[in-house]
Amino acid sequence: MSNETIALLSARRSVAARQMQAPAPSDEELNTLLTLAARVPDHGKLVPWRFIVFSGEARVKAGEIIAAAFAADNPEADEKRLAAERERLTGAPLVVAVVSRATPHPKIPEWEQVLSAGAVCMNLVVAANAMGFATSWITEWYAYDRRVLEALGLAANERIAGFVHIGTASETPPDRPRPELSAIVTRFDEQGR
Ligand SMILES: Cc1cc2nc3c(=O)[nH]c(=O)nc-3n(C[C@H](O)[C@H](O)[C@H](O)COP(=O)(O)O)c2cc1C
Repeated sequence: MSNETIALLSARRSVAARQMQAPAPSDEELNTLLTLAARVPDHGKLVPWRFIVFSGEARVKAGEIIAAAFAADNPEADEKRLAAERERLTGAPLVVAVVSRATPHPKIPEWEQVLSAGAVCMNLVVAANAMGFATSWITEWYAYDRRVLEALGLAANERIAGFVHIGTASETPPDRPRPELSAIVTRFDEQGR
């Protein structure tokens, strides 16, 4: 691994969508990003994931779908709250939904297919940061709402692995605490313990 890659992985952190602005990746850059994101380990070569790209006014349309589901469940919600729901995908200039389409398979556990979708998300995040963009990998309640998912075009067996928000950082937040290795690492020893 090159020092540049180590430096990128050492410094990368999420930037909230509200801290992003234009420009988004160009169409050509987006093609590169999605090509790289799809370049992940995939047991059985099942390609158990796909992408949905949200840009421009389509982000507004998606926000209307999200707000409609929210309003149906929260009839008391005021206009300010509904506006916040409508703006769910408009903070960043580009949002890529990584859709997991894991299904039961005779040889490949579903768990491994889901993990592969997580790898897609992280590859997308790392590649976008390598291009100089900021990212935020989030889900939020609407990633689990079947009405919203259906309206966004997901089939019944499909789930959101992440909405990856991509843009240019208008501010860079400080890093967050990272786990101490001593809290998460043990060594299996030769006595089998
Ligand atoms: C699958 C997944 C879903 C997430 N969903 C949310 C979310 O809904 N809301 C949120 O505030 N953060 C969510 N996060 C966490 C954000 O990505 C968070 O900003 C991140 O942990 C920051 O770490 P980083 O700086 O290393 O990127 C999610 C993370 C993952 C991996």
